[in-house]
Amino acid sequence: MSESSNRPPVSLSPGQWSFTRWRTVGQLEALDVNHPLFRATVFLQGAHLTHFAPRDEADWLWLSETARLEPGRAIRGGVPVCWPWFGAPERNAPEVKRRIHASQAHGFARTALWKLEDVRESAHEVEISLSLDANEDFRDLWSGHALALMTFNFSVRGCQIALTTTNLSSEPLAFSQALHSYFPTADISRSRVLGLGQSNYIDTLQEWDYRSQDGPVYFDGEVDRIYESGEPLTIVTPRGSRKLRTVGSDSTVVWNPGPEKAARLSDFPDQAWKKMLCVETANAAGDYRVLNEGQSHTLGVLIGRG
Ligand SMILES: O=P(O)(O)OC[C@H]1O[C@H](O)[C@H](O)[C@@H](O)[C@@H]1O
Repeated sequence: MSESSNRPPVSLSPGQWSFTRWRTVGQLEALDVNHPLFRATVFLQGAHLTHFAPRDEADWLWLSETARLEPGRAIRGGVPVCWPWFGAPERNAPEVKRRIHASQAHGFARTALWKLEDVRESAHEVEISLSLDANEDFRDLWSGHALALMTFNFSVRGCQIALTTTNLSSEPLAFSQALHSYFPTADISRSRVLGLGQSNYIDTLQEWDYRSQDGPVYFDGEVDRIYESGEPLTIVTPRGSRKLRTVGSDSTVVWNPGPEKAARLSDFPDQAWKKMLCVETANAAGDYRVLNEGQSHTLGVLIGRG
């Protein structure tokens, strides 16, 4: 299914990487990082991280066994980039919604081809950055002109992801977004998210009613919530725990499809809802952002050991 190659992008001279290689996986181009301390895979389509693990550890991210690696198709698992809108267009604030001319959820960045900007390697870290110029080419889907710059920093301590949006137009730009991270668990019924106990949330399964969280978030059937919090979190599963620290975020989406929605989801085995959960670092619902001409905003998450 895959073949190894070492094809440098035009902007970078050959042979300068020690740990990073081009690879074709399915029908897509990816960068495979094989560092003595950790490994990772980033696809050019969607600037999509599908694997990260310190050496000799199981993957820190969940990827569907039936994910399809095809041009124009969102990869089920890893960290899809939802940008420049999160969720269904009609569920966004009027300023965000009025720019959207498509019916698809989660924007177009996750299926667009990003440009590799840089790969930097050291004995301790690898940093990969990619950009997407959301210009006239996307006018059938969205009105605006913005630059998205995605930077991944991998080390033995964990994985840092930062998405910087710059408004390249002269009009104010309103947008929503999420780093839609999928995490593995051995058993969803024995998994929980700590750190949201003081927050209010929108329960999208209860007519978008506001609720308040009391204690840890447990999973008992479908969960689909937008928490009004960007506070540090801990995900506890029978496989271990992870800590999430965010920047530029005051909203967190917690999602598990449960059995019925799992059966309807694309590229998702019927039983897979028992083995994953999404905790998404977001600017969603009322936490959408507005940038004036030339302004930037960075949304980021550091996924570390629990
Ligand atoms: O199937 P997708 O478009 O990838 O969306 C997957 C999920 O993403 C988010 O977590 C939303 O809150 C869910 O409502 C949605 O089902």
